[in-house]
Amino acid sequence: MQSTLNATLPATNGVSTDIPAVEKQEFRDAMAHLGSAVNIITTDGPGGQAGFTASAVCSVTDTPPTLLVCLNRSASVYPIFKENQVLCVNTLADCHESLSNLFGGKTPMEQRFDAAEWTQLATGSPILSNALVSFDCKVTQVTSVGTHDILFCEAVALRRNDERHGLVYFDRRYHPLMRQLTC
Ligand SMILES: NC(=O)C1=CN([C@@H]2O[C@H](COP(=O)(O)OP(=O)(O)OC[C@H]3O[C@@H](n4cnc5c(N)ncnc54)[C@H](O)[C@@H]3O)[C@@H](O)[C@H]2O)C=CC1
Ligand SMILES: Cc1cc2nc3c(=O)[nH]c(=O)nc-3n(C[C@H](O)[C@H](O)[C@H](O)COP(=O)(O)O)c2cc1C
Repeated sequence: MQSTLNATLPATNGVSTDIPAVEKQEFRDAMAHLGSAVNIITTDGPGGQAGFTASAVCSVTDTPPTLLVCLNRSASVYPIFKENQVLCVNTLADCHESLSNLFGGKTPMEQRFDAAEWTQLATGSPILSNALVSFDCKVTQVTSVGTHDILFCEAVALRRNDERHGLVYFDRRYHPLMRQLTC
């Protein structure tokens, strides 16, 4: 499959020179129509402790169990993630809207982490105590595309919370995502 795909790509690495890209703002307005989970990505290690809000997260493969996270290289947290090479994807629950805003803005790092309770699993990255699910990961591969680095992250430990509702970011707003809970 890989060789077939490569064989059909032009020498420009898939970017055709004669088909213009859509404008950045038009792209963002279109992307606002894609609902996505909201996650706080955390790390700790030699580079220090850091965390940021991310919607650009998805499953890649279950063998080995791998997610991807897209991180803007201009983010203040970027050098810390680059040095630590471990991270945790903490998927947020419906009660986490203000926490998401704290980790998505220009708030000092200490203030971000002071706003919630954290534990650890295998890598030492902060695990959000009441997250919907936490994927504790080592970063196995990094690819740069435009302004972002795509971090491929292999899960080494997991923690699930089956008692909470979800949170979705859609149309530039947060929406609770209800599931049927047994009582
Ligand atoms: N992938 C990313 O880096 C994302 C960054 N953000 C940042 O959060 C802030 C608020 O975002 P919104 O309220 O959703 O309004 P917005 O108009 O900045 O973004 C609309 C949608 O476009 C996409 N997007 C935004 N910035 C992007 C980027 N630099 N690279 C790739 N895709 C991007 C996301 O899907 C986002 O939900 C902005 O500063 C935005 O840059 C938000 C979502 C994803
Ligand atoms: C809902 C939401 C989703 C975001 N998703 C991403 C993302 O997927 N990747 C990314 O690099 N930044 C994303 N951001 C922006 C980062 O959270 C923000 O740039 C980060 O907190 C770093 O900010 P700082 O440079 O002030 O520390 C998102 C922000 C919000 C509010």
